Amino acid sequence: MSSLAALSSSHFNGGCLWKYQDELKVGKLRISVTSMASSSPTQSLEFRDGKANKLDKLRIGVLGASGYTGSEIIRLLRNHPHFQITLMTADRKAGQSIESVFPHLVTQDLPNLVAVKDADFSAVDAVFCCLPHGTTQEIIKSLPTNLKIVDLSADFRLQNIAEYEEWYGQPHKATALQKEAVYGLTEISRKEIQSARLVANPGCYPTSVQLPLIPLIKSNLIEVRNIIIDSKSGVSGAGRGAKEANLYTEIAEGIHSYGITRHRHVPEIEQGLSEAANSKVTVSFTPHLMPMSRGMQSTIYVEMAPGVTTQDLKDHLGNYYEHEEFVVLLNNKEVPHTRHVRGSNYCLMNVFPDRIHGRAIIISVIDNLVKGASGQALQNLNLMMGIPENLGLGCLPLFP
Ligand SMILES: NC(=O)C1=CN([C@@H]2O[C@H](COP(=O)(O)OP(=O)(O)OC[C@H]3O[C@@H](n4cnc5c(N)ncnc54)[C@H](OP(=O)(O)O)[C@@H]3O)[C@@H](O)[C@H]2O)C=CC1
Ligand SMILES: CC(=O)N[C@@H](CCC(=O)OP(=O)(O)O)C(=O)O
Repeated sequence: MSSLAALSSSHFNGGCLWKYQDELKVGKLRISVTSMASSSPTQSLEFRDGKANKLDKLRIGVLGASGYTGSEIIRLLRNHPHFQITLMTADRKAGQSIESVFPHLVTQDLPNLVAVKDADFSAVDAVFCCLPHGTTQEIIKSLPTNLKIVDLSADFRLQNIAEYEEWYGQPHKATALQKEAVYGLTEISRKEIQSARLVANPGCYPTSVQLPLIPLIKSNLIEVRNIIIDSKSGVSGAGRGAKEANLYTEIAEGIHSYGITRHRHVPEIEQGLSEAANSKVTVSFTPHLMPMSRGMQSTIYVEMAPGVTTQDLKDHLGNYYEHEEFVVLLNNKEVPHTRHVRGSNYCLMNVFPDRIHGRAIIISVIDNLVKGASGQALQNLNLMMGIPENLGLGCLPLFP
């Protein structure tokens, strides 16, 4: 049996960000946790009894590996020192090799795609569930209860079942599991995520909106009335399935709004903001589809509490996220661009004074497939496993 141990502090290159748990048993692996990890944890860990080998790694299943978020998990896990993919599922593409589905992954030594019904879950310790909402509940319900699960779909995000049924238009089929699920907005709910078995990974729009707003609402720096959110997403947000509305000819050379007043992310955003405010918060939220493959921006118009300035909002967000690796408040009047987070797990944000006295404009950007989905999911599984939260997430944005 192997254990993980932190190397000496000489390997640390700056502040210690991550605290290990004391000891963790996962499947066959016992992780003995002795110290803190630095901001370069991939270099600060080694197996105490020798080199890491395949059997020493945690065995990961990717359900929905033939989709966009599934392939993004595969890309990120390529650089993860302690997770190894041993199971990948698909639906229509079951039976195929990964390179036939995703030619960009031809260099990777990965198992073939199998149907969920044929999957051997005895050979996995944890799964990323990258399936459409609705199908996910029943599949997760049927999984062995010893598995750690990060669900990227919306099926376990809403605590109120009636609200789920209203916005998703179908009965919830795993209500007991819903009670167990922890909402995985990492920087806000880290403590709860660490001890969770099932994490409901947040939606991409809700991630970009809640990261700036929750700290401001918690500290009563903004009014909870009249919050207006204008969000824009790249087309990969709609998944890989073929849809007429997502054809090049329908998307290119223009933008359009959709889901006006009725987008499924409204209740999710309101749930998080209401919890922060300790009272019911409602928002105006309009998403837009942009002619780009990935990226997401939320432009949020807020009214500040009496006497509060935009500098106060900036100072608060700066302090709140000071020790966070993946959430960055930009300096001065620097404008967050989606092109500056492409392929990375960063959320960049900044606050600007509105021309109208007492109002501020907050802009946050993420890559919908990374911080908005698979990157945050990996951050969460790292936490659930008691290993440094940033493992596998070191890739810088791809620019230009
Ligand atoms: N795309 C994004 O930016 C984000 C997505 N999400 C959520 O993550 C989940 C996955 O999204 P995404 O990767 O974009 O979706 P895709 O449509 O790209 O992929 C869906 C995957 O699920 C499989 N699948 C579809 N139907 C079934 C079924 N009935 N049983 C078993 N497997 C099935 C597909 O297999 P096959 O291809 O073989 O048919 C495919 O592997 C969704 O719930 C989505 O809402 C969350 C945040 C952001
Ligand atoms: C561009 C686009 O279509 N985006 C998707 C949202 C992304 C997503 O997958 O959200 P869930 O995880 O909550 O399903 C949409 O608007 O439905």
